[in-house]
Amino acid sequence: MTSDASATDPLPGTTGTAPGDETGVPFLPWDDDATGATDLARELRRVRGLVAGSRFDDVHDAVTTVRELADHLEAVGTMVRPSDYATWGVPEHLASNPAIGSRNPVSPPLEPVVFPDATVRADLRLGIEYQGPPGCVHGGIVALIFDEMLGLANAAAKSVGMTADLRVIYTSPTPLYAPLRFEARQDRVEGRKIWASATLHTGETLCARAEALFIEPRGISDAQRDRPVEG
Ligand SMILES: CC(C)(COP(=O)(O)OP(=O)(O)OC[C@H]1O[C@@H](n2cnc3c(N)ncnc32)[C@H](O)[C@@H]1OP(=O)(O)O)[C@@H](O)C(=O)NCCC(=O)NCCSC(=O)Cc1ccccc1
Repeated sequence: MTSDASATDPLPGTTGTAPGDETGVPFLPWDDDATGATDLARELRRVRGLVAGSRFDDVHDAVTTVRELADHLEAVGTMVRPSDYATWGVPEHLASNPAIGSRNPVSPPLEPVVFPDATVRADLRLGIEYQGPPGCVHGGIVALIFDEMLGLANAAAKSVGMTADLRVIYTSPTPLYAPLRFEARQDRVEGRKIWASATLHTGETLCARAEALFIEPRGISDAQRDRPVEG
């Protein structure tokens, strides 16, 4: 079978440089975990792209294989309970996140880097499994990535916030498979209110921008603020 080579291109430099040639530092570790679950998620991402973006004559054999895989995982795994996520900073909390989770096959290939001024950047390409209008990225996916990037910008600035108001202004279609650059930064903080903004470019073209208000949850401690959680 053939595939669009651009869909499998390696991601463009995820440790790129900001204007001024500062080098970004990876925001989150994407190391393989000892259990293999991160590798499993990576393969499932491939499967997701192939199923969404290919034509097949007959894949009933694959249905059987995947059903057996699901049965196997159900048998050997222990489900994480919602009560295990009662506090911020549980490792699986981030790993299962649909916007950035290393163990969530739904998550886009988001590998953000942070710059000394606490700007957060992610360079990525999105394949057909993220398609909305023909040839374009779904607007909801753009909003999802903005929400996550804004949260990371807050974390880079040592804030924790829940999204209260997220505005996305779409200025130009976001093309599939093209190099995309998300950049987010925290703008200001007043008490528990946190404002942050972000942009999405392909090349020199601004595809969308976001402006958001986050509210720090009641009872957040300095220790929780100081650790780079995802929100
Ligand atoms: C917590 C809060 C946002 C605020 O409630 P409380 O704590 O009771 O605070 P309170 O109502 O007292 O307001 C304080 C001040 O703020 C103001 N203000 C408030 N809202 C607005 C507004 N919309 N617009 C404008 N202003 C607003 C309000 O007027 C007041 O101002 P004042 O002091 O009088 O001048 C609550 O509404 C909520 O839970 N919403 C659902 C949030 C949610 O589910 N988000 C999605 C999930 S998060 C996600 O997915 C990202 C993520 C991923 C991973 C990890 C992390 C993050």
